[in-house]
Amino acid sequence: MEKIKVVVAGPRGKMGAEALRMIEKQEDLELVACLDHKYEGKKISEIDELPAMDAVIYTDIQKCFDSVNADVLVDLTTPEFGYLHTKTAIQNGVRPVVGTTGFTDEQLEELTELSEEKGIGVIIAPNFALGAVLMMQFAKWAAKYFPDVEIIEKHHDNKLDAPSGTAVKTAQLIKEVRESKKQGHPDEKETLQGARGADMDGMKIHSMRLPGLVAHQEVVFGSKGENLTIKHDSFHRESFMTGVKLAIDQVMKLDILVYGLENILE
Ligand SMILES: NC(=O)C1=CN([C@@H]2O[C@H](COP(=O)(O)OP(=O)(O)OC[C@H]3O[C@@H](n4cnc5c(N)ncnc54)[C@H](OP(=O)(O)O)[C@@H]3O)[C@@H](O)[C@H]2O)C=CC1
Ligand SMILES: O=C(O)C1=N[C@H](C(=O)O)C[C@H](O)C1
Repeated sequence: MEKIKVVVAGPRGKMGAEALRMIEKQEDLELVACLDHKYEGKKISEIDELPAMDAVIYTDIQKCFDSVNADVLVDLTTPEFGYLHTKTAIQNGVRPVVGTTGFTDEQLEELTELSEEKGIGVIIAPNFALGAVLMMQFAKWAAKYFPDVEIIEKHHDNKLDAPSGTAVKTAQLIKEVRESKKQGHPDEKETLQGARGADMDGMKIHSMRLPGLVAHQEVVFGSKGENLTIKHDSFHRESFMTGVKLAIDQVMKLDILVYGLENILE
């Protein structure tokens, strides 16, 4: 069996380390290298608390792709480096599977065009948890009937981007079916800046950051005399790994950029 050769960017991170543990268990995946901004030349097995894997760490992405034969780059880093890694991977004919959130619309557009120009498959998924993907789809469905909606996302306090990629994607999906609408009282005024949250097309997004949280979201719909709440919780980062594996398999069959795991679920 030909194994899919994978590079993981961000191997010491919470998600990167979980991805290594997932890859270690798969017979059809091979970790061929990792990308980090430290520990050049060290093996993954030499880093505390990482699995006993022989893959070598590179700090220069071009050197990495020149040195190893890679099929897929799994990026789980930061918005700034995730974007640069994705772009460089496409230019080198390596298919990116990107979990990193916080890309701008312009960056997504540029990567979409580059992927099309080079004919290289890319999957960017703001959330790899299957339950979260369903939560977003259910929210899109509900928004057809309940146009008044607010999104509350709750994450651990080491998160760099706000709102979360999942909250943005949820609002984008709702926007596809809901007419633009300003919510709340037409004359409402914030006496403390930010009290009503971020605004996307009239929808409000509230971001909570607290120790102890992992990744949680509630989409709350309001109508006359009733509320509907659609809620998802990731209590452990293992929740994202079914989606990461699925994306690695599917990206091998793509020649365009796909944004959102719902587009590759059967
Ligand atoms: N799509 C999904 O389902 C999910 C997406 N995410 C997203 O994944 C990303 C990572 O999350 P998480 O693991 O929690 O974050 P962490 O901060 O735990 O991990 C990020 C890792 O990237 C490393 N890093 C920073 N710069 C570079 C670089 N230039 N090259 C390589 N590695 C680098 C960091 O190193 P150091 O600490 O030394 O700076 C750190 O080890 C975030 O954008 C998050 O939003 C998270 C969960 C699920
Ligand atoms: O940073 C995180 O932890 C997560 N990030 C993603 C996001 O921004 O939506 C996915 C998940 O919510 C966990």
